[in-house]
Amino acid sequence: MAVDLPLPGAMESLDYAVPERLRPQVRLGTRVQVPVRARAVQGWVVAVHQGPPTRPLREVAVVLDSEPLLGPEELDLARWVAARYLAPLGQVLPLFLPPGQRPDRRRTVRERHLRAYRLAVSEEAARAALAELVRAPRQRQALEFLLEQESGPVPARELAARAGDGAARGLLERGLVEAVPLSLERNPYAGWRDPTPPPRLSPEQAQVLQEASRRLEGGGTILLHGVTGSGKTEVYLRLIETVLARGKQAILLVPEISLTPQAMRRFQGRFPGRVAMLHSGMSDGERYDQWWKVRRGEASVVVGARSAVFAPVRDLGLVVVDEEHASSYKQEETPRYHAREVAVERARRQGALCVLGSATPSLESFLAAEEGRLVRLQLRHRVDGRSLPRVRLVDLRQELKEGHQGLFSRALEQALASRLERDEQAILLLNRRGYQSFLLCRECGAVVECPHCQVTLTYHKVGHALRCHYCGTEQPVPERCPACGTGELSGLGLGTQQVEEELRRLFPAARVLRMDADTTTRKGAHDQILRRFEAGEGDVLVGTQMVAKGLDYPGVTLVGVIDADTSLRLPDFRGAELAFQLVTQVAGRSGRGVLPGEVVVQTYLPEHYSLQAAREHDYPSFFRRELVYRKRLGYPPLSHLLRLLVQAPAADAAEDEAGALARELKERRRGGAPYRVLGPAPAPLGRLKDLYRWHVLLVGPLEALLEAGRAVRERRPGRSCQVVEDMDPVSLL
Ligand SMILES: Nc1ncnc2c1ncn2[C@@H]1O[C@H](COP(=O)(O)OP(=O)(O)OP(=O)(O)O)[C@@H](O)[C@H]1O
Ligand SMILES: [Zn+2]
Ligand SMILES: [Zn+2]
Repeated sequence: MAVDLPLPGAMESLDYAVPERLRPQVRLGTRVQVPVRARAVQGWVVAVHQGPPTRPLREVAVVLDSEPLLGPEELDLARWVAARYLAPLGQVLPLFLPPGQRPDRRRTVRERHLRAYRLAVSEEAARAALAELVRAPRQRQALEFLLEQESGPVPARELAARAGDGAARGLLERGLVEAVPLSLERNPYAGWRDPTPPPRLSPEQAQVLQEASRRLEGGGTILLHGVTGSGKTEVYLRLIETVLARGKQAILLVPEISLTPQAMRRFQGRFPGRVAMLHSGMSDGERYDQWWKVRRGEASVVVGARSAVFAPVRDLGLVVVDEEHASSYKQEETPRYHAREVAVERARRQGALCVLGSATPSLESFLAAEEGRLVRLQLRHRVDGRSLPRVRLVDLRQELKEGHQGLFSRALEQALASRLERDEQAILLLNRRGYQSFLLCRECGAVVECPHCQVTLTYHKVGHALRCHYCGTEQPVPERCPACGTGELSGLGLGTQQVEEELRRLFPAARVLRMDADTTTRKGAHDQILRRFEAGEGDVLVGTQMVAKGLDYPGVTLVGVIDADTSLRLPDFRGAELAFQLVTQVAGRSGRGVLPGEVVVQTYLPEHYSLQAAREHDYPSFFRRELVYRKRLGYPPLSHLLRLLVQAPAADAAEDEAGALARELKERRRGGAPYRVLGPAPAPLGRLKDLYRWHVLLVGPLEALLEAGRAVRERRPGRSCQVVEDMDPVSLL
């Protein structure tokens, strides 16, 4: 039995005896209440053994479900997730349940029901009965109305409004109608349709579709590598159609931020009434209704963010992971699963096809394709013969040298001016990750790096020092840039607000829309800004990473990247990958209509291979360069990485604990375990929510890391310390 409480020793399942009277009700997947020490706790039945217990056991107190919500397949996948991500099973199981049913809470969400009536007899019998109702005109009226409603039950309220309160009761007594509960679906997108008919496939799309369809029977994994605007989504939609035609169901995962109103209209329009949506922008009640719609088999397509990979689909034929490289597929709290990996595993177990789609595949997926572990299909061209936008890298060092210190380079300013003149739209992206935490040479653009880890050193105001957040190396801030020997080092930091102000100063007539964490706090604000932009109510959209993905606005002919190198300076070995993805994806928003697009990328590092490759739209060359670097340091995707994050309310407690942990792990390594230990080091976010954070990183093969992780779990951490295990983290902050 799995119990969802972080009790020491309760990480795995606990055993209980089943009293005689509960025996028929205790089944796999039902929830029960059991005593744990002095408390009553909820848990799931994950295994049932026959025969008398071999040792004295406490008894199950109450069985909470009449029907198990989890089947054996779900339990098996949950076990896999728990093992792969070092999470307690009790915290994995809730992922498979509708929201509001977490075991530690009472059922907080309920289905909403209306009382409703429908015919209890055949249509013919009902018509015949009409004749008998001459003396009961109200009842006759009500019955006629019900006969008109071929689609089913009518809410009692509506019937009463038409035929008076007593009519339904009369019909009920005659046995002509029956009362049914009508579940009210809370679906915020119910009325949304995109009426545009499906386009004719391009020859490339048709070929990819054919290849993929052929694999629907046998299952397996496909990487669909298609440039931006190549019509990947259309391929997914056609594949889903095929799956539905065969009586099976499909799941389509999209990153949270690309669940735009535009995308949702497109899906609802293609499969009217058959789509269930699941994402975090919906209320618990809305998600609850959508979950049950899937579970009852009323929806055969699930579109959702990360957690939709666990949707209660019975006969899975296809799982699509769109923008499979997106880091939002990784959950950043326990259980720290990666939805792309779960999708591949779930499809494998259910014999379904899994399609991973992206213009900028993760190194993990691309390597798997290179090694033949999955099938790669390609879309090399944009639809309708449109060309990829021309990308220009503007060297900000040169701009500075020539006396231009503004936010916008001359090239960007001119490009903006010409768009405004021609009434075309522009998007400006400001990447704020890693904001102001590094020091940059204003002359050569270099950033100070750790000599051991090849990651950017982070600047700490306190102590005016530079620190490596992987290995812990610390050094004073140099007087001059160590790379060129002359440049001054300074922190660089900007906000979207400043970009907006600068735009207004340079182009007072321009209509500017801004989208960032500040302007999108209200529910629906994100959609609203995009809709206004789509409707042409803005000339320039200024935003953070939020504007980089998935948007499809034909009016946009210019994309400007204010600071392409922010990711390159992150204290993260994935920095170059992030920079390549960001520039390629945001560039992909330009020139999607009939007018050709242009992209201006401002950078201090124009010679960096990730930016060079993005300019040439050349993923393979980026991949080859990046892999060499990953190989040299043994980083993923060539190995795995386990992060052990130690948190404690006192700084020295966290540091000491991380030290002890690293020592033990190094000791194990001497005993033959094949991994490297990096650290201990303070985490880049050294203090969060009043907790001090240190981490130790292990790099090596998956099995060895899992074994080390399990050993860490057995270990009793120091007083008031907590150790969080994160397998293959996407962020090391
Ligand atoms: N065969 C086609 N003929 C004409 N238009 C098409 C065709 N297929 C797709 N489109 C349209 O082209 C646009 C881009 O398609 P889509 O959004 O599927 O591209 P994508 O590959 O997912 O792009 P991205 O990776 O940039 O999000 C959409 O507006 C879509 O409706
Ligand atoms: Zn320099
Ligand atoms: Zn280091």
